[in-house]
Amino acid sequence: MAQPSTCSIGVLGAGAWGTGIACQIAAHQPVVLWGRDAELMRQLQGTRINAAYLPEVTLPEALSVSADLDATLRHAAGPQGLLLLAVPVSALRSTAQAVRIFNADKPLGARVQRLVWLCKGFEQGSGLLPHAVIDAVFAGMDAPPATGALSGPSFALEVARGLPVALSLASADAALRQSAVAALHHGAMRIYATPDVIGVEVGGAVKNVLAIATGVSDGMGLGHNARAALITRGLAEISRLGVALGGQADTFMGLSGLGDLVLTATGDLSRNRRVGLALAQGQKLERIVATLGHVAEGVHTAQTALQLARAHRVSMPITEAVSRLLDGKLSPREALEGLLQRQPRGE
Ligand SMILES: NC(=O)C1=CN([C@@H]2O[C@H](COP(=O)(O)OP(=O)(O)OC[C@H]3O[C@@H](n4cnc5c(N)ncnc54)[C@H](O)[C@@H]3O)[C@@H](O)[C@H]2O)C=CC1
Ligand SMILES: O=C(CO)COP(=O)(O)O
Repeated sequence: MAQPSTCSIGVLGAGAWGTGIACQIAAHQPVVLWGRDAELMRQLQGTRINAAYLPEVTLPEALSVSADLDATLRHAAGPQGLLLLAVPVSALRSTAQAVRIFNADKPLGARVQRLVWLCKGFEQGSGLLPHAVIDAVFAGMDAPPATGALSGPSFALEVARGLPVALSLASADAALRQSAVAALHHGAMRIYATPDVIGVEVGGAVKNVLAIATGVSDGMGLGHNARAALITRGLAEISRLGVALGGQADTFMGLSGLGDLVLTATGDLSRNRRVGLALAQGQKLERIVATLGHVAEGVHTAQTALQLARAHRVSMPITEAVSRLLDGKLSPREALEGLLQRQPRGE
């Protein structure tokens, strides 16, 4: 059982998720939320409301906000520090590089020593999972930070409001698992640890693609049966790809797999699900993405997941249908017909 411990936490990325989790953590740990937009952070400091990304919530008094990256990294540095990267996958590499630069000229005790990312997806272009991006950034550095991924079913708004949530903290490093859980597990936020980083990351990445699929299905009025079928067969796709990439089969039945898939595929707070709902109404993807105001990682993940599936000879028909729909090669109806016309097979 993890013991509560005081930890100086920095959160990089003041979007919905960075803001939401920082609100929750502020109830028990000193936390600084950093955002790159100085004007937005000034407004946030004044109004205590993140109007652009989480307007429903008033920030707790205890939460500090900052546009000063160096000061935030100093807050999260040292043996009692923990840095959370709450930026989208597309910004993970550059954000981690900033941490590497910060660490480079410092004695060990003044460096960021523990780093955990919250993003879900594959890096576009390289196709890398987040842990591999982080490994690449810190490659060749003496004493790189201990690292891990935090994932699981967690809509930012509910977490910000202090509602119950359970998450997976994945790290190959047992000490990081123990200390990060001790720092974050508190009140209504339960953190479960696992060494299976790949499994946790693949579950978090691919469930977004399947949330788009269920959004399309529900938007077309196909019913609860269709949604249950997509979730169940989608979980089979996640598991097949995840195992092929080195994840453990059990992980996909846990919080970061089944848990996050069910949440995102059924909950209307999901941006990915909302993309699917809008596609079913015939809206154009560019317009949907432009008006969403937030990242919907599944839009970027579908094609990479499909490429990886092909490279590993893994069957992912739902992911393929979503990818072709997003590419404009299929209409929602054609995507559905393609899935329904598949030959019968063993479950
Ligand atoms: N919103 C949610 O409920 C949850 C989101 N996530 C994941 O967390 C990640 C972030 O999601 P959200 O915060 O919801 O996205 P968002 O779209 O609400 O906010 C993204 C934030 O990242 C910042 N950002 C973008 N590029 C940046 C860069 N190069 N440097 C610094 N900051 C940059 C933006 O300014 C913005 O503040 C995504 O991978 C998402 O899948 C995970 C769990 C829950
Ligand atoms: O990952 C999430 C919940 O766990 C958030 O999902 P969306 O990005 O679809 O909103």
